[in-house]
Amino acid sequence: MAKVTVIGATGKVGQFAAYSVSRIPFVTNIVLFGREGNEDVLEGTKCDFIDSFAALGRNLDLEWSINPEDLRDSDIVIINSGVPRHKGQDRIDLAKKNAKIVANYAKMIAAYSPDSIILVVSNPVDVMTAVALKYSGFPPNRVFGLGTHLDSMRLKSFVADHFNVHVSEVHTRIVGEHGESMVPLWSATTIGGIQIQNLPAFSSLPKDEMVDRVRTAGLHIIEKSGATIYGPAAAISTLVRTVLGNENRILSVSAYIKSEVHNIGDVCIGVPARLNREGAFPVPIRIDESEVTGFQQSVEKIRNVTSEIMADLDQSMPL
Ligand SMILES: NC(=O)c1ccc[n+]([C@@H]2O[C@H](COP(=O)([O-])OP(=O)(O)OC[C@H]3O[C@@H](n4cnc5c(N)ncnc54)[C@H](O)[C@@H]3O)[C@@H](O)[C@H]2O)c1
Ligand SMILES: O=C(O)C[C@H](O)C(=O)O
Repeated sequence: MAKVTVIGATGKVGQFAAYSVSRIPFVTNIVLFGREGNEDVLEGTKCDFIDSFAALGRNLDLEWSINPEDLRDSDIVIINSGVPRHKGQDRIDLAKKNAKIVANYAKMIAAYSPDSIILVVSNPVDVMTAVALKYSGFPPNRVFGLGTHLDSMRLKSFVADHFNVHVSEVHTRIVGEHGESMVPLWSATTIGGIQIQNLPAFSSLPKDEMVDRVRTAGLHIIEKSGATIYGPAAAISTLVRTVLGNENRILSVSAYIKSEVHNIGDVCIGVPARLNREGAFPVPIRIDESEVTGFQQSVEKIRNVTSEIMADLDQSMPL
């Protein structure tokens, strides 16, 4: 039995994320949450989902709402609300506007569903995770963001394709910002259980090109089809399943770190974390020297943007 509330369920990502989550067998309640004015879209989405449940033989308690009371007793609340970027924009360009939206929802979640876990999707997700953490007042394990999980999946797929192996044979990880300064961890990449650096083909791997494809993947999709939808939604439902299933899988999410990566901390950023019913727990790691340098730079960037945004929020939305 588990209840998931999807805030921003009228958006492209929110809608398909809600649908993907509805396929998780032990999710028994879903609330499609939206803002006033969007009632018709929420009602239409609900009816469409119900048709699909009938076709699939799925039994689920599905509601839509614009009333914060309906958040109560959620196990997970997913925040998908906020403006997406368009051609020529960086995710960071969305920070100021989306921070207010995320801060408001974080306060609402704390007031109406104080024991839930918050999963942040809105971009720039590392900064928005810090905003949700502060404005919910929840402990750090109960607030995390989609982070570099999607980037890691993108890299996994490119590496599998290059080596012509099944995607499940590749384990890899990207840490740092879900954005320009992301850092691939080749030191933590294996193919068929073998360290990628120990494979002769590693020396001729077009690493920079591959990482560049990951870095630009979101914008490439946005330029071609308008929005990234299916990749994020599948990544979101993996995180939800991992948490609700108490699976203790280690996935790369945006989480608050104290000192887990080479004593670098006090920031929300993409790191490997163990996910279970209690939330996300960053795993202490040691990585290669060049990776530490990249991670440190990514942390500095996110730390600076986060403090600028917090200062702005302090003026407009004091706690
Ligand atoms: N972290 C990731 O990997 C990832 C992946 C995809 C999208 N995103 C982000 O998710 C967000 C949503 O993307 P989308 O493509 O679904 O966008 P969309 O425009 O389709 O949907 C936006 C949603 O936010 C809501 N919203 C907009 N302004 C609002 C406001 N002022 N107050 C309350 N709600 C508001 C809308 O009602 C809608 O539900 C964006 O910030 C996008 O960048 C993040
Ligand atoms: O690229 C974007 O703006 C959307 C999202 O962060 C993604 O990586 O798909």
